[in-house]
Amino acid sequence: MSLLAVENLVVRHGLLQAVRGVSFTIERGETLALVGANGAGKTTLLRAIAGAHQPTAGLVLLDGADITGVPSHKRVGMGVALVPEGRKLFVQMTVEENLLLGKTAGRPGDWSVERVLDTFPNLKPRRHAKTGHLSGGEQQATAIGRALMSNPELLLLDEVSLGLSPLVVDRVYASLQGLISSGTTIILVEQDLNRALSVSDKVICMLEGRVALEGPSKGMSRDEVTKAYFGLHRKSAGSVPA
Ligand SMILES: Nc1ncnc2c1ncn2[C@@H]1O[C@H](COP(=O)(O)OP(=O)(O)OP(=O)(O)O)[C@@H](O)[C@H]1O
Repeated sequence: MSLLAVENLVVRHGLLQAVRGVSFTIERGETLALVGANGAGKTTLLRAIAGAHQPTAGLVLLDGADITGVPSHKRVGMGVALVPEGRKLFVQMTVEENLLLGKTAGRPGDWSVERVLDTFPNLKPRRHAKTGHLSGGEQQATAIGRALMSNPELLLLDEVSLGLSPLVVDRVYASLQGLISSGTTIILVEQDLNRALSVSDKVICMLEGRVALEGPSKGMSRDEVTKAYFGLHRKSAGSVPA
């Protein structure tokens, strides 16, 4: 059985349908990359899976159980953790305090402050620093670490590289690679197509709230995804601009 199944999900912001009948599944241990232009609905979809935004129609199934109406804090306890866009840390609290907060609603498991610091060694000397004083990369590591402290089965990462230098992004992804190898199931929103394709098993390209392209990342060409990104994949090859 799939760890997560999303069926015909519709999510609105008022009158605007940001997610328009999206369906997909993800198996245990898989990494799924969600790509698409600004406003395609990636963040809204991720938030609906995390329970932070209630869909107007459709289903979210975790391990076969319908969790569509379950509030976000209860989903954390069921193993679904979101690292939101913009990190949303408590800036007056230290790295350690932010990490410990991640434990409060989570599941019992192996993640501890020490293990997070081992996973993100750049945080070690910053353990007692207020997160408001950290660099972007250290803040991102703290945000991911806080989600890991809930011992998630499914980790949802929204644009973890946003605002970070290429070098720091490499570092964050090197740490994520460890999580991926250890079998954590991950859905990540990533703007960098090359990175999205190289880190994931499966890729979904969204366009105006719908799935424009879905398939295994291996063998998927950057060109194919780029066309879906701009809505050119359904047109003839002759209509694609150079
Ligand atoms: N809080 C909100 N209120 C009203 N409309 C919103 C809100 N958040 C997002 N939207 C709209 O919903 C649509 C989908 O936005 P969403 O943020 O999910 O897209 P995205 O693919 O994640 O884009 P980005 O890469 O810019 O974050 C957009 O048209 C956006 O303007």
